[in-house]
Amino acid sequence: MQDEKEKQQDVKQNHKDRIQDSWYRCEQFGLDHASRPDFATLQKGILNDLVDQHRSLLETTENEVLPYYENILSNSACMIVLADRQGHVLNTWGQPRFGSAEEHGLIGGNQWSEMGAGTNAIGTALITGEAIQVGRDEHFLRANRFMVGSASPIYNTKNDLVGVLDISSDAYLPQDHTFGMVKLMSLSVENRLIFSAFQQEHFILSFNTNVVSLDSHWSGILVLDENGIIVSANRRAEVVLARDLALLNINQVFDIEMREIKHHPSSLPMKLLAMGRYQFYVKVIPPVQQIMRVPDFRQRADYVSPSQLETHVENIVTVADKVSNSVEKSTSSIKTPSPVVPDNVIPLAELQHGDESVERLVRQAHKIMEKDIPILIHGETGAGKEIFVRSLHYHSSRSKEMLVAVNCAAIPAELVESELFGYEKGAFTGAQNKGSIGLIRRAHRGTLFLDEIGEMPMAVQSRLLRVLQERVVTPLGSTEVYPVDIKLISATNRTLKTEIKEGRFRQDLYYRISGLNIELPALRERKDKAELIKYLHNRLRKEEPGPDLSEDMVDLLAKHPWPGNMRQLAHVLKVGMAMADEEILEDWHLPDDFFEDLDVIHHSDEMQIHQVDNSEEPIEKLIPRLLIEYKGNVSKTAKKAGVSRNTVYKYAK
Ligand SMILES: Nc1ncnc2c1ncn2[C@@H]1O[C@H](COP(=O)(O)OP(=O)(O)OP(=O)(O)O)[C@@H](O)[C@H]1O
Repeated sequence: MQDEKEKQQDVKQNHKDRIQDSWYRCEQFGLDHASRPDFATLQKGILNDLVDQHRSLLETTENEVLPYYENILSNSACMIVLADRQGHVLNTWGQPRFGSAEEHGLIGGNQWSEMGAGTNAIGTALITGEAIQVGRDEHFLRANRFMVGSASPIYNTKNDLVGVLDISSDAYLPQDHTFGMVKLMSLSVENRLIFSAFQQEHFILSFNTNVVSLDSHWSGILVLDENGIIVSANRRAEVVLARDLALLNINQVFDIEMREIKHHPSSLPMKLLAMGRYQFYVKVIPPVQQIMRVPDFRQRADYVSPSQLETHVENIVTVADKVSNSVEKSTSSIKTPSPVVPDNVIPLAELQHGDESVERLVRQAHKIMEKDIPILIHGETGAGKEIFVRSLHYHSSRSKEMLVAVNCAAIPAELVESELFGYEKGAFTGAQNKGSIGLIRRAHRGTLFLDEIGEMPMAVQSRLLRVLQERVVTPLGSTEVYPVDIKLISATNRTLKTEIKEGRFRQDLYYRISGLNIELPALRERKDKAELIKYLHNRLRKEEPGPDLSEDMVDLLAKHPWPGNMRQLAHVLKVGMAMADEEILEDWHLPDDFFEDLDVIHHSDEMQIHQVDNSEEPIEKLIPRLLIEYKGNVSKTAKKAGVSRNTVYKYAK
């Protein structure tokens, strides 16, 4: 009882503070209690345009919402006002008792902003983004103190504030009642907006703790796409579930799969657990479109849409290119169960271009993806470990679920634990008070990729070990356990065995994560280097048109030691292609750092040539002479002297 009283006092105090804040703002705006409101009334034409822009909001309010409230409100001499996000009145309904429109100002085109009209329900709700009731004397301008206003903002499906609903009256209305009603009306408009945007083609779930309230406006609403991804939700859903729901799969929120939802009768509410513990009643509302089954031949597998046609042709060309590749035969043994690979994911078959050892390890990893065996990838930085993992995930049976990639080196040590395992509401100061599900649970039924696992702090290693042994996660500050089903892939560019010897990595964890050990070769060691260079060049050219690659250029690129591996190659190609306006990429288009690395190789050769045979012309003379001979052509000079372009620059006078 005491609690309830305290709560009410808090609410009152909070309300007082908000009114006070608003009065302070009004003073800052230069308003005086005696000022007349300035409604900056819009001209008729502009108001008509505004009404046009807000047609769906107006229609939804007028046709879908007001009828429910008409009976209740018709006796109470109040006015319902819909305003846009700047406070311009779009329309009003009802019979006020207040004098003429000029006197009370609640007419189409008038702007009820705080700046012009002082503290008022519409303007203050818009500034604070929250519902508010403004009593007679709480209005800043005396001129407005004849009425009481209750307003509640309306948010669209993208969570942008789109307008505000207000009930104003000069009569005595039971205040809590009116306030509650306007909040309900705005919720109801928001829900209607969601239904009109998604109802045709999407499954919608409504949920509530109580079965009889399932159809009420305060139920949570989730909109799902074909695969069960949450594409929209009302504000209630996020408040009730206390988490960000955007783009989660429904099975990460409720203990149900999309295919079960698709087959569940809409008239029968289900009892489901949210996040493994909170019980809700859930109702399935199937897409309206399903009822009207009309043939649509575009659904057939052999239909190619005009926009796909182009990529289709490109794919055929890529395949044709590959047929001439002698290793294509063995690569084609990689079956791809999921043909829906996003554009930014490299298909498994394109991860190698003739290097049998890479082909073998791609095949092994692909197979192991379907087994309960963790994968550990070792490779130099930039060798393509993450690209490889993405490709593996999207070609596995887990592709419909999330791939959660965590770079253990990028998260501050003190946050790794909470990021991975999640935390309970208020588990520690500084944490969002909502609590967090954590990355491991986010990867439930999908793939968890722990990059740079060698950087993981020891304390976190012990917790991770427990998760892998027991297959449950316990969030920080919680005693609850949550079962998880994850495919674990880890990667490192350190030698973990050395880390173990030096006491920085747990041996038992090493054995847990290294079911299949993969050594992804550095670019310079790959037998398919030249083909890979051509492939990457082609891929980049698909993003943006660029120059051709000559065989000489491929040779030059293939000679490079590539300490930054694929990442460095992509960078060099991108810079070179941007610099070249000619049709062919030439060496002078390439960035300087490319030649610095090449120099390291050539330098020892140069030293040998010029030191062993003293009779040879010294390099500081040879280069200027050749430059004159080749009329300043750096490439030809470099070629003739057997040195890099950078060396030519160094000795050019
Ligand atoms: N097989 C590939 N085909 C085309 N491009 C690739 C390939 N592998 C890697 N790349 C390019 O190299 C870049 C780096 O790759 P990735 O991030 O996978 O390397 P990494 O080994 O995970 O690096 P790090 O150890 O530094 O995290 C990618 O962004 C991409 O541009």
